Amino acid sequence: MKICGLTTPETLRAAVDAGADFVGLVAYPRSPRAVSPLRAAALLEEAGMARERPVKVVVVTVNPDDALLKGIADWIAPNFIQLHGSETPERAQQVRAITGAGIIKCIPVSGPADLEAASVWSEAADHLMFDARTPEGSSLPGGMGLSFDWTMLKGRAFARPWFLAGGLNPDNVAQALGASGAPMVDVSSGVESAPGVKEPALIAAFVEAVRATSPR
Ligand SMILES: O=C(O)c1ccccc1N[C@@H]1O[C@H](COP(=O)(O)O)[C@@H](O)[C@H]1O
Repeated sequence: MKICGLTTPETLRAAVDAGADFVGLVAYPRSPRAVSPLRAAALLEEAGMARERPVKVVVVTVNPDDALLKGIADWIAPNFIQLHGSETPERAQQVRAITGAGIIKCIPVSGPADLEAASVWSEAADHLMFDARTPEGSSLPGGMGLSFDWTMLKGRAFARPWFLAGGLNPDNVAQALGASGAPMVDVSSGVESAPGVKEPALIAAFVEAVRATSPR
């Protein structure tokens, strides 16, 4: 599971200690969870993760330019770049070459037809993420606590391992896992007390709820 949008060393550590597999840092200036590459590097250091990383570090971007990607590579050296904009597979290959990181590609979903977009990503992405499409004109393409009909994913096969995202929280993640058959889940606003303010107790409750649902 992935806990996304961490902005303090305490909550980064809380995610690791709870047993998250991936932690996400948001490099999108319009987000209330945004951290610069320099701040992200300091966060990892403050959380004792500068050298040894017990989890995979993901940097969330939205149509990133080359300068931002170089900053991310130099300062953070993440395991994955999450592409949460309108990037093409060709651009994703460039992102991989510039950063040396793996690629998580987000597919925005409002109906079953949106799932077809996954088919072009079998080469360029390592993982897919299905997140609720945010309304036209929204300030953010993700991180808004919006969900979609999870049942449309049930029984579907995709060329890459995938995350379910969008509106998940400790109270609904068990139902979401059952309804979608998701192999991995991602959460941001569902473990916050206010936009950008993560709560260690909610992070722990989310991880526990996933663990209690998943086969060991
Ligand atoms: O979290 C953000 O601020 C964000 C900004 C820009 C692109 C993506 C963002 N978040 C991603 O969206 C998912 C779902 O969020 P939520 O759980 O519905 O709040 C989140 O996990 C991030 O991967």
